[in-house]
Amino acid sequence: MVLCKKWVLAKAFHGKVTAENFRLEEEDISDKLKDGELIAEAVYLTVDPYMRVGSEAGNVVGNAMGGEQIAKVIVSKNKQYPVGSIVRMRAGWRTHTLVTDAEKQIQRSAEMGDLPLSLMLGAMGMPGMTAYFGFLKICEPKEGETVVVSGAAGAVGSLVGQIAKLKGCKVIGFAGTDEKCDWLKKDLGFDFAYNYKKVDVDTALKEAAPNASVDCYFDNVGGMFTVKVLNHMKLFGRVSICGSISNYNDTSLPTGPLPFFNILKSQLKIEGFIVLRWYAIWEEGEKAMLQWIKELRAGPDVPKWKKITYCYEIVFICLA
Ligand SMILES: NC(=O)C1=CN([C@@H]2O[C@H](COP(=O)(O)OP(=O)(O)OC[C@H]3O[C@@H](n4cnc5c(N)ncnc54)[C@H](OP(=O)(O)O)[C@@H]3O)[C@@H](O)[C@H]2O)C=CC1
Ligand SMILES: CCCCCC(=O)/C=C/[C@H]1[C@H](O)CC(=O)[C@@H]1CCCCCCC(=O)O
Repeated sequence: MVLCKKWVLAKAFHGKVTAENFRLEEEDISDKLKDGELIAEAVYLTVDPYMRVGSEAGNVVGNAMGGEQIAKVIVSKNKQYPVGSIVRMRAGWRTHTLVTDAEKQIQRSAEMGDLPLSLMLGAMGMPGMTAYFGFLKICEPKEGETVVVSGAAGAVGSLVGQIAKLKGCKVIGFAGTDEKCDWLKKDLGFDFAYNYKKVDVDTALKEAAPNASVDCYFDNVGGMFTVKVLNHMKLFGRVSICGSISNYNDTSLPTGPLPFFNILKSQLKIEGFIVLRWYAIWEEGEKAMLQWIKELRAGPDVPKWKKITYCYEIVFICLA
């Protein structure tokens, strides 16, 4: 037997998430495997904002919380994945997983070489692909353009800002602490970074993008913040709606000023997306991301603003 600890959704989310929403359970997994089966032990697993949404994101009361994890094979009757292999799968918040259908349960992942494995859940995983495809395919940034990123110090936003710099854009980020803003400017090369808890977005954008000169807005937060950013968009601006984190804890749908006239007048293109839309071409994003990470590793000769920081590792918890 292998003992698996798993975090189960005990109570549906309503308002702020508390410890009462979760329950730690134990489960015995038989290690008497059939041919083709294996058991993998979690190394890293993710806690992502979308999980808060609950059942629409696949989290059902009574089941283990879902999500991706990186795991090491500890028992195997599968020649393709011998003991010691590292796999990425959507196994959720559990320490051990019995894989009965490896082809279905194990996700393809890029060759990581000696890079930190946690990157498979960060820059080289779902958040990285969200930044790459959600920004480049929807905003189609051009050199010299002005890009605004909300949730800029998060897993997705911090990568979007760096990609925008690589494309030769002026980048303005918004984050929730002065420390995060310093990191965005000093380490990641953002041109401007504002603490949205201290500085009003209108005041910030009048300074950093005067006369409504924002070409692209990558939105992670939604709500009134986003309605205000729309007032600063240039004619034919592009807006990528990635997340709406300011509303995930709301118990009713938000109401507020309707921005449609402004969208019409500035002829904006606004598009929401779920990154899985591009799953079939993730290899393109992984290749680009890997190249940028290698350039970062190339050392100090590469200008700072041309690097993708790979030190940022998505928040993970270890149940073991
Ligand atoms: N469309 C898609 O396919 C995908 C969408 N997403 C979305 O992208 C967004 C970012 O995800 P990710 O980078 O992984 O998240 P992270 O957990 O890394 O960062 C989220 C950050 O959002 C900020 N935040 C929280 N509440 C608010 C608020 N009320 N107003 C403004 N900022 C807030 C916090 O930073 P701070 O201190 O700055 O407030 C927090 O650290 C989320 O909305 C997520 O749902 C993610 C992946 C795929
Ligand atoms: C429904 C809220 C989505 C919030 C945005 C977000 O964070 C999306 C994250 C996706 C991530 O790429 C991997 C996923 O599985 C997340 C999507 C989960 C919900 C999709 C629901 C779409 C539907 O109802 O058809």
